[in-house]
Amino acid sequence: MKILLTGAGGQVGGALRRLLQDRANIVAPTRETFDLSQPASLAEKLDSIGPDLIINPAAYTAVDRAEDERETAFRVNAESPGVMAQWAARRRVPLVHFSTDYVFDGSGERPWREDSAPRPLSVYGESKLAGDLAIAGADGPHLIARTSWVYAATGANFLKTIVRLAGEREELRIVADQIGAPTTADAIARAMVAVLQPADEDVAPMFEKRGGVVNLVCAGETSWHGFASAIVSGLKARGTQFAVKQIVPIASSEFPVKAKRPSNSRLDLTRLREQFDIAMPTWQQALDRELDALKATM
Ligand SMILES: NC(=O)C1=CN([C@@H]2O[C@H](COP(=O)(O)OP(=O)(O)OC[C@H]3O[C@@H](n4cnc5c(N)ncnc54)[C@H](OP(=O)(O)O)[C@@H]3O)[C@@H](O)[C@H]2O)C=CC1
Ligand SMILES: Cc1cn([C@H]2C[C@H](O)[C@@H](COP(=O)(O)OP(=O)(O)O[C@H]3O[C@@H](C)C(=O)[C@@H](O)[C@H]3O)O2)c(=O)[nH]c1=O
Ligand SMILES: [Mg+2]
Repeated sequence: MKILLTGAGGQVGGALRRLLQDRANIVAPTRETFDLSQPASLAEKLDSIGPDLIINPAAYTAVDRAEDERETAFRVNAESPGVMAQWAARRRVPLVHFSTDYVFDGSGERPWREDSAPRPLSVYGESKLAGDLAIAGADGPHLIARTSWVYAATGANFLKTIVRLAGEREELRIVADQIGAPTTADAIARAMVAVLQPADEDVAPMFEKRGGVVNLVCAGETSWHGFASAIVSGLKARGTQFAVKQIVPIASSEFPVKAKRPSNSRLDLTRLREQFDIAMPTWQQALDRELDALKATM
């Protein structure tokens, strides 16, 4: 089976590549040879690669920058996934894609379900929602894993930012009024492999039967403040020395940024459990594993 894996230099793509490389023929082009900011170039490239399965974790993920780069964000996150989905649907090639909690407005406190009404607050969220809709509209066999707050021991992410800041500053000020589930790229990749495994060659019929959107996040919930606190205490327990003395919980209004983030990013895991029989680790369990991996590189 030949799998086209985009974004293999990113967090989720990298984790998927590590888990899949011994089980399948993985074609993992860089953005130089498969550029999602050039949607018109992709169909021809797909013809020459000829994948049996497409996994597309590549995305424009710079949330604040997207406010100023709307066109690029939409080309990468919406138009190109649409082109890939059209190509795939015509050939009944299954497509795996990734969505985000940022498609929601964050109102209320109930976890969002797959069929909850989206209302993005940011350009990034709008562009990701447009991608989800373009893929659904192509009507081929597809699965869109909706995740949140993704991080890994390598890559650009909140974990790495906090480790750097905690080394430099005595006080961190972190928003405590946005609630969600920090999720490791590794936990996402493991769950996705488990989704794909039982069907093996028969992914298309499986996605036709139970595809669409599925929430895929670590279990439990916390705030960014809770996550930052757990990162610092987890590394201290592993012997890391930091400059930081205080981690102060603040309101989002005290941390001005370009893009508005949702207050309620909780995603309901019922469908993943009931239809795919997958139990996710808690965010604390996943963080422990990731801190062990990070510590090994420090
Ligand atoms: N990060 C997060 O917190 C969350 C992410 N998601 C979604 O999960 C998926 C995976 O995210 P994650 O792994 O964190 O993303 P990363 O930002 O870690 O990686 C994104 C990847 O996309 C590639 N890419 C970006 N632009 C282009 C382009 N124009 N052409 C080709 N490739 C490109 C990057 O290439 P290069 O290596 O060259 O930069 C990189 O490999 C995405 O769909 C994202 O929207 C959902 C919720 C949370
Ligand atoms: C660095 C820092 C951040 N923050 C806040 C800002 C923001 O509300 C929150 C997280 O900051 P970040 O910029 O890392 O997070 P952000 O880039 O918004 O993360 C999002 O990325 C996209 C791709 C997604 O799809 C989302 O699920 C989510 O993971 O923490 C502080 O309060 N204090 C700080 O010192
Ligand atoms: Mg970010």
